[in-house]
Amino acid sequence: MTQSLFIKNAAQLITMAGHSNNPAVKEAMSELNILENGSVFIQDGKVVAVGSESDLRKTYGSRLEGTEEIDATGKVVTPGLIDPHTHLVHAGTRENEYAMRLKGKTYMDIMESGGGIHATTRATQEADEDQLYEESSKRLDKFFEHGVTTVEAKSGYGLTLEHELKQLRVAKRLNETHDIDIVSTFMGAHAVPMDEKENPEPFVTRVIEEMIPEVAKQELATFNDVFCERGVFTPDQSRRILEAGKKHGLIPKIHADEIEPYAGAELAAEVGAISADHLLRASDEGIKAMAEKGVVGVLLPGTAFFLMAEFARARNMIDSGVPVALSTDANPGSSPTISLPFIMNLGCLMMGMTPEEVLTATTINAAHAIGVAKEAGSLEEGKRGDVTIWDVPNYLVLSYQYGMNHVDTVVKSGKAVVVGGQLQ
Ligand SMILES: N=CN[C@@H](CCC(=O)O)C(=O)O
Ligand SMILES: [Zn+2]
Repeated sequence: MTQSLFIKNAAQLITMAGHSNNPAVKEAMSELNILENGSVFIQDGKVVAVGSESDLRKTYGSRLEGTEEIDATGKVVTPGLIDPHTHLVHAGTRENEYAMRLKGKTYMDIMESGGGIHATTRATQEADEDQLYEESSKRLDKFFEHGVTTVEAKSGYGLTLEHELKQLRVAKRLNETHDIDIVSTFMGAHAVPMDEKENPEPFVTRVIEEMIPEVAKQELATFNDVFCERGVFTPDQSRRILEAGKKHGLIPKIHADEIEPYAGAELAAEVGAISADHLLRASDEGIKAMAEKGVVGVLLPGTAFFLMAEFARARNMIDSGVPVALSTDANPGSSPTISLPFIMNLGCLMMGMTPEEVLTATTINAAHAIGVAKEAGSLEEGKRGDVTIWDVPNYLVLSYQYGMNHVDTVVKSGKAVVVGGQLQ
C-alpha cells in the first residue's frame, strides 16, 4: 500500500530548489526559493510536488484522497537539515578536559599528554559494538529532535584496523536500523597512537596499506578523512593517505587548518577533496584554491566557540566563491553538541553569515559536502521526503532566537518521526 503525506498551509515553505547539481555559491547562497502558504505532497517516501494547496489538489486529485495531512499553519517548513561532519560513534565524554581547558590548558596540550582524541580512543576501543550502538543511537534521536534527517559519521577513535572496522560497522548498523540516514567516513588518520608519536611513519603505512584497502573492500565508507595539523599528520602524510584512499574509491575529505595555518585548504584543492572542514586558520591562497576547485568549506563554529578560538572567515570564503556548509562537528572533545540550529546562530553572530546563507549551509550545501545532493537537501520532485517543520512564523526567527529548540515536526522519508517536539 502506498503511504502518503500532505503538509499544507506553511507560512513559509523553503524549498532550496535549483542547486542539486552544484552547490550554491556567492549570492546564490541567499536563494531560498520560498513559497508562502505552501504545501508539499510526499508519497512512498519521496517528494511528489510542492506548490499551493489548490494547484496540488487540481493536479493530484484522487491521489490525495485518504492522505495523512499535517497542518503547518503559522509555521516554517524546510528540508530536513543535514549535518555533514560528526564523530557520531564513540564512547564516553570528556568533561574533565573541559574543566582543564577552563583553567588554561589548551586542546593540543591535552592531546599531546595522552588525553583528547587518545582518551576517547581508549574508551572506544574498550567498548563493544552494542555499547557503541546504544550510545550513538541516542545521539541520533537527539539529532532528529533538532531537525536533522541526515548525518555524516566518521570513524577515527579506533586507530587499529580492528577498532576502526568496529566503529564503521556500528555506523552501518545504525544506518540500517535507525530512521535517520548516515553517510560514513573512514578516518583512521585522526591521531597518531601515543606509543608511535616519535616515529609515525609505520602508522601512516598501516593506514595506507592495511586499513584503507580493508575498509574499501568491506564497503564500509564513502569518504576518507585525515587530521592535517601540526603535531598530528603533516601535509605530505595527509596527501599520501588521501591519494591512497582515492585508489580504493574513497573520496577525500580533510580536517584542515583548524589550530594553525598548515596549507590544508590548499591540499584539499590539490587532491580534489569533496570538502575541507574547520578552516579556522585557512590562508587566502587556500580559500582561493578551494573556490576554483569547488571544494565545499564545511565550517564548524561550535568548535571555535567551545575551544574559545578564532572563528573561520566565512564571509571572506562566501564572497570568494567557496560553497560553504555548516556542521556541529559533534564529538566529545572539541564540540559536544548535536544542535545544528545553535550552529546556525553562531554562523550568523560569530561568522557574519546571513540567515539565508546559514539555511543554505545546513541543507543543500551540506548535502553537496557529503555527496547526497541528488537525494536530499531540498524539497524537489523525486527527492527524499525529509522535512522539518519549525514552530516559528518566519525563517529569520530560526537564527535570531538562540539556545531554544523550535522543532515542531520532523518527517523522515515521508514518516513523522518527531511530532509536537516529541520523538515518536
Ligand atoms: N580535530 C580533530 N577531530 C575532532 C575532535 C575530536 C576530539 O577531540 O575527540 C574535530 O573535528 O574537532
Ligand atoms: Zn571533526
